[in-house]
Amino acid sequence: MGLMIDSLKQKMRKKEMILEQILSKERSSSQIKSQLMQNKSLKTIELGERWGLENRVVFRNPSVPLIYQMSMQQGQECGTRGDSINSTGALVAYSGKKCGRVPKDKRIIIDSVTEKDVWWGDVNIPLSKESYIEVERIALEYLGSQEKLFIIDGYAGWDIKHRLRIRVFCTRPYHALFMKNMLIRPNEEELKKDFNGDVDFYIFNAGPQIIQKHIEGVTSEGCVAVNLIERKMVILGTQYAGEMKKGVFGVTHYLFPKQGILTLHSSANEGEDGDVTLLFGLSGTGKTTLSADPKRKLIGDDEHAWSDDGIFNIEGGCYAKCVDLSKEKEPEIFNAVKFGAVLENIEYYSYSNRQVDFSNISITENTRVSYPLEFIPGAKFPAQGTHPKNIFFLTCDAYGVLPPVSLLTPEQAMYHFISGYTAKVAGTEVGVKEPQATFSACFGEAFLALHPTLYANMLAQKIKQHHTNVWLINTGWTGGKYGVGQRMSLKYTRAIIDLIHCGQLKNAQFENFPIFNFKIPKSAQDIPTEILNPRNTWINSNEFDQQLKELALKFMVNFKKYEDKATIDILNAGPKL
Ligand SMILES: Nc1ncnc2c1ncn2[C@@H]1O[C@H](COP(=O)(O)OP(=O)(O)O)[C@@H](O)[C@H]1O
Ligand SMILES: C=C(OP(=O)(O)O)C(=O)O
Repeated sequence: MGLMIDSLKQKMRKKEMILEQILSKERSSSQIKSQLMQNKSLKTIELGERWGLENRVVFRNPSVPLIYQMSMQQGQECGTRGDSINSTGALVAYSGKKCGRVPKDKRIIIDSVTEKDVWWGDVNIPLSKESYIEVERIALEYLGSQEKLFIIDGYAGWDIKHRLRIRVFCTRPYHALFMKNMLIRPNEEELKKDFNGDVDFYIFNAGPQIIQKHIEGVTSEGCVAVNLIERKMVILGTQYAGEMKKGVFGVTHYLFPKQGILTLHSSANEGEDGDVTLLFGLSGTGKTTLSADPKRKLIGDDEHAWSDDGIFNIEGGCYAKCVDLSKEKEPEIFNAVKFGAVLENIEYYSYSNRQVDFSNISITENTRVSYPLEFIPGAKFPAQGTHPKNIFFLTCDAYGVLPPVSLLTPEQAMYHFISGYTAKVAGTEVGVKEPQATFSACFGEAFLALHPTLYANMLAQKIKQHHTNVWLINTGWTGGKYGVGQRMSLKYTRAIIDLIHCGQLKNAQFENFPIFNFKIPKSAQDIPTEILNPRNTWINSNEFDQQLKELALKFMVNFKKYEDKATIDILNAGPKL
């Protein structure tokens, strides 16, 4: 034992000497130098070596300025443009060829346990253990071959009873800052207590490395392989940072329901009276935008869990879409673009004054900013809340026929949760260039590990127990389908949400919206009455009726695959032609 410690100490000293050399070459301030030395510990070396990683320089939980410094030094590596700092102090980085998730490259390791419980199919494509070993080997070899290695430790889950300890290994500084933002940052004491040895889940992000050989079950140069039983995840061939946060989400979708905790692809906020709202929605449907509400405390923008004690955020930060971001329309998010935030795949108006152009989508429609929760004024800490009073299903209807707001019965809520009708907006997934109507079970099918009806049954039970109201909100098109009509006004969507929060809409006079049999308000303060029934917003009512019927038919066809698992009441809650 003593010999082992001596040899580790010797290695540590050797690395410290190399680090000294690097630092003295670089004109680094003494402050940064001392931060670096503090970060170096015997443990740091062990952490990498546990996985055969013997990099010359290891940064464990580096400070934000240090990440910036390393980012600036990185230059144009990894086939992407070099990182830079924008006029408001955010770190600007590029993910290269892939600017969105690649669901077709996601693999789940099949073993004797997962074989029986994972929801196998297009969402969860199996990969053998042998192939996983090869994929992991390539990733570790890449990570170990780079001069600098970053290690980020953080929790997933604000509820200390249920949180998971996550450790990320990566070589791009921007990935390190991204995960520092997105995980819950442990304090010194927690770091010592919870992150001294093995953790609950490891991410090996070797995104810059592509796969150049045949591996059974791998069908492209990229692979995002999740090993649920050994609690590890490997990323190869994509540098889009969103893969990491959604990877963690996928793992919670497997582990949490086994403890009776429901995982939710939703944002959440809290009113002055402590009332909690959940906003479910697929990417780009408004979870982040609508949850950042100055009248309410933000709990989180994307990934939550619902236990017997209430809801908690899984993340420590937000990852907002930036397309057309403006101070006028979304001031909270706009102001979060500052020192410590990461801007991904964004263009400048002018490279010399470093002002970013949020309207420029020449790199991708999926431009993003990641920032810690505390960048949103009045965010709630700890990011937890009581059982929700209201739930919004945000649907981005590309056909422009669903009402801006409908009150659902509990059975309709289940039917629409399982259906998850919405649109994939451009960019978040590679290959999606314009809004594409889709049915995404639980409004987040891509992240489900188990069968959708399992999550739906848990939601049904919780809604019933806590008397939660469920509303369907169309944040998509009105006045015609995509290309003809226009996107629902953000101002009106916000006004509708305000009316629900103050209790006014629940007491409005309702009328029946045909075929879908939704309750829609006849009038609502501050909202033009004609928009409440979308039929009024179409120039040609016959075309509207036809489109509505076609959509109903799509619902019916889609629901066929759930028929054997749904109750009669839920089946009856669907649209009727
Ligand atoms: N009526 C609307 N409701 C919500 N978002 C809207 C609306 N109209 C346009 N948007 C835009 O749609 C995008 C929603 O993105 P975001 O809130 O980040 O989605 P998510 O968090 O669900 O991925 C933002 O760019 C927002 O400005
Ligand atoms: C980051 C993603 O999702 P969201 O837009 O919901 O944050 C994603 O799907 O890659």
